[in-house]
Amino acid sequence: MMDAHLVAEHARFRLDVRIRVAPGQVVALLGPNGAGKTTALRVIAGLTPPSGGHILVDGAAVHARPAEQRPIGMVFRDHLLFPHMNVLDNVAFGPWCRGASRAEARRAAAIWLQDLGLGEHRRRRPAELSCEQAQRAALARSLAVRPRVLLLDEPLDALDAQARLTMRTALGDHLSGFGGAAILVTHDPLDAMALAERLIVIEDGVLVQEGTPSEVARHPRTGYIARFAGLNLYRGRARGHEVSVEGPPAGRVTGGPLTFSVAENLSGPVFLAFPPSAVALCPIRPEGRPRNTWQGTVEGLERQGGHVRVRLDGPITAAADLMPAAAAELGLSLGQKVWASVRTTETHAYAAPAGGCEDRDAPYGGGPR
Ligand SMILES: Nc1ncnc2c1ncn2[C@@H]1O[C@H](COP(=O)(O)OP(=O)(O)OP(=O)(O)O)[C@@H](O)[C@H]1O
Repeated sequence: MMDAHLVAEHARFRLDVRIRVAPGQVVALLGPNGAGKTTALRVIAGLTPPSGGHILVDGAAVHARPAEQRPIGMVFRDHLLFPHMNVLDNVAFGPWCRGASRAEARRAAAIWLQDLGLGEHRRRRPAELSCEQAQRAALARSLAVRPRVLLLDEPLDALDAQARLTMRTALGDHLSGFGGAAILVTHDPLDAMALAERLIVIEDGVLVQEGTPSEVARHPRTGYIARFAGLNLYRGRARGHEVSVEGPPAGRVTGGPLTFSVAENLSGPVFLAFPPSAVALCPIRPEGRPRNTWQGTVEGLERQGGHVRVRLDGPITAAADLMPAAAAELGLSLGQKVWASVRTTETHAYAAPAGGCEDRDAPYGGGPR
């Protein structure tokens, strides 16, 4: 069990978050660039001095110990293996530093390398490995010290798509057999959803949301989380089955508040979310639909997998996903005006806390980019 209150300061940045991770649990630590994720991991690992708080691992305070005496393993995006040592000695180094004899440390290292499919490569230098093999070796090195907490900072980021897929599976297998607490920093929703049972989201150094991946994806509380979950998200005010959505920040043309019909019966401040696949586009105003309809301007067009992601500006910003044939039929181009609409059954409204994240976020979440 890791129970940490992480407080650290750099120039104008302050991190202040509580993180608890149960033994055997994998938590994904998410947040936009500069949110403080790496700083949080570095404080836990003992690489950045905290300015307060505590770190308890299985009930023992470890925050005053130097990095090498903490029961913590780390895997970084760039594996950081010792270039002058072969792979076996890289992995044996940790156990040896912690008191094992050289022979014992090498025996343990050989078992970890075998386990991670690197048995045949143990005499190679890191420079002779592929990126994926190097990352496997880094994972073996961090597991070889039998840590109680494993920190993974974007471990799949340096890999190409195929290597990422196989490494994600290997990582999943090892994490499910790892009895300690694991924290994974990632910018990839797929990695987070595939590997973590719980998500912790930080923005500007503070925790903004935590929960299971499905809870967080269903009820995102900030624009960043909505984009991460692939949703359009807005703040609004509900009266029964109607939500009036606030426009974008002042200084831009709005055209008045938009009203959406929703299935839920709510009152007061709410979030309204819908996926880009639920947004239909049309060159003329759809008839008989006074609600859930608005006119926007195409400000981005991008092929994503099997669909075209259209970014719309207007009274609200939104993303729409169209099949390529539908996009071609509309003859979409940048700057073009189109009508957008969403079916009531595809919207999802839920209560928003007053204050809190609201002040931290733009007046609206906006659509996925
Ligand atoms: N050594 C440092 N000295 C001064 N400022 C720092 C230092 N390290 C990080 N920062 C600042 O602290 C803030 C948090 O940085 P951090 O790297 O922890 O964010 P992050 O969430 O990991 O971002 P990313 O996703 O881009 O890696 C940023 O504003 C960053 O510029």
